[in-house]
Amino acid sequence: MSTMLRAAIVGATGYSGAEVVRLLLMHPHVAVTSVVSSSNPGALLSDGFPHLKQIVTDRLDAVDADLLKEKADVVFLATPHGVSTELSPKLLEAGLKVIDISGDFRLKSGEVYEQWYKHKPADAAYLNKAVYGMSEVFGDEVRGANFISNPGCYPTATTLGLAPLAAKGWIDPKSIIVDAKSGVSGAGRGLSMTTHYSEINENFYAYKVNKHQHTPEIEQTLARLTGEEAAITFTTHLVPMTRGILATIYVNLKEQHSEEEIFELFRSYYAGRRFVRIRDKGKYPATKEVWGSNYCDIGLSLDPRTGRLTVLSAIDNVVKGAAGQAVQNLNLMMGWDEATGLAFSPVYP
Ligand SMILES: NC(=O)C1=CN([C@@H]2O[C@H](COP(=O)(O)OP(=O)(O)OC[C@H]3O[C@@H](n4cnc5c(N)ncnc54)[C@H](OP(=O)(O)O)[C@@H]3O)[C@@H](O)[C@H]2O)C=CC1
Ligand SMILES: CC(=O)N[C@@H](CCC(=O)OP(=O)(O)O)C(=O)O
Repeated sequence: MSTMLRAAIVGATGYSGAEVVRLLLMHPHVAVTSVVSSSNPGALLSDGFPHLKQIVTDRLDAVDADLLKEKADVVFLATPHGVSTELSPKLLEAGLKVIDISGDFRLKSGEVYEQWYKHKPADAAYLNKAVYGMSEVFGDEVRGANFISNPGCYPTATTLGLAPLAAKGWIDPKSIIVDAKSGVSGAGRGLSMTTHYSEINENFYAYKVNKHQHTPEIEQTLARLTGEEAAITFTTHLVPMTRGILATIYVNLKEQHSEEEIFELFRSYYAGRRFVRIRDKGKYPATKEVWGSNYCDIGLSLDPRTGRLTVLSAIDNVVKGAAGQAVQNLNLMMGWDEATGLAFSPVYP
């Protein structure tokens, strides 16, 4: 136990936080030493999540940077937007490693954050310190970092579907249309009018049209990769299922490339990366095929008639879109194999 890295999870009573706990229970080098709740310290995590009943550290701690400093080496924040803005700097000052699953440190511009999230931005010095943890794209920066801003769920699916093309300069970053669908767990555990059973069952609808907070996050990464400004059309939909995101992405190529060249580009970009699987020609991923896993599955189809490429990218929003990528980033930060504790297959059917 003494050689284990000690992990605390703030927001452990929410979907993403509880999933971090579940994944870390399977991690050979990490011990969960604190689960934290702002509203219910003293209660048991397993009262709200009986599936985690066997965990050793069950009693919820209060949100207290000094206590976390005593109990942990790394802190995962799975909290609503605005919480990490204040808490992460305190934890970093206390010498802890921090992995923030919320959106508070993803955007480098405080102004853009305020515009899309309607919250006061974090201190610019900390925004600059935060390493954006898209593991397969910016893994070199994640290695050895002590402060990670974990990507959003939709940006993970979308960016992994575009990164090889963007890095190579093959796409027009103003031509991109992303049509994405998410399961309801993406909205968190709290009840709301739009997500309760009779509202979403046998229903399907778009939300936050042209206003989704993940738009500037995707554009920021595309701009970094292409060196050009990006402007995407991004539409999110809610689907009556629990987990999963399928992003269907349409993009114009700058020059003509064959479908074979595009497949080869994706395969070489993700060579050696365990969690991105490129489907064979004519095969397209489904959310159930990544369910409960850290995989991102990608399908590709070039339409010779229009010259447009369709990319389909499927993830489990709670795993690769949140907790799984957070653990993958911890592995990279610590210099461990990125798949440590995550090398399990999806649950099917
Ligand atoms: N669900 C998903 O698929 C994804 C979520 N995310 C992000 O992860 C974060 C958590 O989301 P999710 O798990 O869905 O949300 P939930 O609503 O399920 O959980 C959030 C938790 O945060 C805790 N919390 C609320 N206020 C505070 C506070 N002031 N200080 C500390 N903790 C607080 C709550 O627990 P308590 O009252 O016990 O403190 C709550 O259980 C969000 O920022 C979300 O955007 C990112 C990617 C995907
Ligand atoms: C279905 C659903 O409501 N999903 C959430 C995404 C949650 C998430 O990953 O995003 P943040 O961390 O940026 O909040 C949404 O669309 O806002």
